[in-house]
Amino acid sequence: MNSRILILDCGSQFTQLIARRVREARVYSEIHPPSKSLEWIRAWKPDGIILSGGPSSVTDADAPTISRALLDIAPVLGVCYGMQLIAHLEGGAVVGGGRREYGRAEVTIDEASGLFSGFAAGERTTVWMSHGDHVEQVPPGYVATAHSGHTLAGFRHTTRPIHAVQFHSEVAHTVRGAEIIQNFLFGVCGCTPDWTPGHFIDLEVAKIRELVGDKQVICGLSGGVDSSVAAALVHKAIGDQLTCIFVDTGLLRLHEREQVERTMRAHLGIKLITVRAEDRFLNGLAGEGDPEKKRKIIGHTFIDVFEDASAEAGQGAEFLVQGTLYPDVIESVSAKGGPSATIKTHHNVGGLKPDMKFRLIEPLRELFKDEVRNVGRELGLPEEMVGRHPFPGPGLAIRVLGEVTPYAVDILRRADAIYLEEIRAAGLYQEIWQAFAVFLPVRSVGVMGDGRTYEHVIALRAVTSTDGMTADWFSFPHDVLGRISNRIINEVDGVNRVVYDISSKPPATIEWE
Ligand SMILES: Nc1ncnc2c1ncn2[C@@H]1O[C@H](COP(=O)(O)OP(=O)(O)OP(=O)(O)O)[C@@H](O)[C@H]1O
Ligand SMILES: O=c1[nH]c(=O)c2[nH+]cn([C@@H]3O[C@H](COP(=O)(O)O)[C@@H](O)[C@H]3O)c2[nH]1
Ligand SMILES: NC(=O)CC[C@H](N)C(=O)O
Ligand SMILES: [Mg+2]
Repeated sequence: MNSRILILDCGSQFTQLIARRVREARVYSEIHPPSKSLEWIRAWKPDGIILSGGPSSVTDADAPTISRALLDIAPVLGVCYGMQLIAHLEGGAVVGGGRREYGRAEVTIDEASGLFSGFAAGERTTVWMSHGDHVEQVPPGYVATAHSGHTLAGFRHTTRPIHAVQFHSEVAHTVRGAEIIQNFLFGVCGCTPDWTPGHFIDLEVAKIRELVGDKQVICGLSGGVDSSVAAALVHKAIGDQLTCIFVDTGLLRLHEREQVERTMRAHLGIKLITVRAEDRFLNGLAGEGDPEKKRKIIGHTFIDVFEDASAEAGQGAEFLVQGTLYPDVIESVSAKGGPSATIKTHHNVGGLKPDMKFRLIEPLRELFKDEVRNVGRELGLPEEMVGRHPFPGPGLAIRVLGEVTPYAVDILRRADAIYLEEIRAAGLYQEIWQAFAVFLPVRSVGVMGDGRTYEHVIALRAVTSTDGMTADWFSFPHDVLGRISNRIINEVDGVNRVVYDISSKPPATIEWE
């Protein structure tokens, strides 16, 4: 069995980055809420446990907490709130106010061993902090391992394998953070670096086989990266018990249905049913302008369509496969039971129908996009599939701001096709994480052929990113932008102005709704 690390999520925005750092070190990990029972945790057999940061103070009434006995199940690493929680449970003193540290900080290493082996005693290193409370006094049996100014920045137990840092070792800005996490994994926990995308595939295949038995399974297949990889994985596990369902929502891009059908049939060799549900989606959305309500309508309609299609095909499928990724989960409701904020309800997570009949299979739920692409490559999927830009399930509906009308979708679809065509022609497609056009529900005045126009505005968005969690706007050569704008205004009736979005994520998001 592979080494495995259990990450207990106390609500930090960075919890997913801890998981990522662990995987990058080739160790398997899962994220779960701190409320998991001791029995469950023991049965999971962690080689180490990491307690994440979080927005609460340990003395808050409803602050996430753990049983003290958890500290003896496996070696523990506490990060930020996780460190404060250990201090609190073990009889140290955690106090609020006074020594807040946000952003860059310099930490001095007191003890060049444990988490800091490979460092020099007295060495200063740059880290990223984000805390208002601090540990005033180490608990009995613990010693300080690092400090920043007068504030404790790390401690460990003198005999038990319990370590903690006040800073965020998982973020890229903490210069030697990955090394600190690796010291925990390999030095403290004795993990073996043996987790690869190949192992991921074998593990998931075994899990899926056991779960499904001889039941029928359907997969929502969009032609996108995530669902194609999920479908290929499940197909590897259960062969023709799997039927894929591709839904034409009426919110797809120009000629997308034909393209997806062609590529899927050519490469996947999986049973594929196409359902045309344009009217169902567009009628369901009619008159609704609120982004969150739109997302929920779309999520529910997807499930209705899957249920009908499965019944019609005589499958009576019990399971639904979706290509859900970690960013879909973290941005939607706190699906892990953690106290993180809802940014937007992804149609495939928070937008699902509460009374749906299917049980979900989401083998990619813990991964980030670039990791999913690697799994896809390992499964032998062609680059034209794994290298595609993401396209959200709600499609053009969340790119027509406000109410979705067939008129707006049609304008957007044509503008978007020109945009992508020019990006490809300029050889920029692979440099960009995601590019798309947005239909703005405003009109502006223009002059065309000496006459006045009063028409719509198209916004262009293109971002670079590695995982979709943070993103920056793409710096286009001006001549390419000029060509795109010119073609859209000339070729798409109803548009007289094109603007380019220069916002990063955060504070903006990639999609406009
Ligand atoms: N048109 C569709 N037909 C069937 N299922 C869909 C459709 N659009 C989305 N889904 C389901 O919703 C999931 C989430 O969509 P999402 O867009 O995040 O992933 P994707 O389309 O598989 O990959 P990508 O992010 O590369 O577009 C998909 O993995 C798929 O299971
Ligand atoms: O399948 C999906 N269903 C959704 O409801 C959804 N909302 C956003 N996205 C995609 O997620 C990534 C991050 O987007 P945001 O920065 O806009 O949150 C980007 O790649 C978005 O395109 C979605 N994908
Ligand atoms: N990022 C964190 O984990 C913060 C923990 C705690 N709420 C503090 O401000 O100190
Ligand atoms: Mg998609």
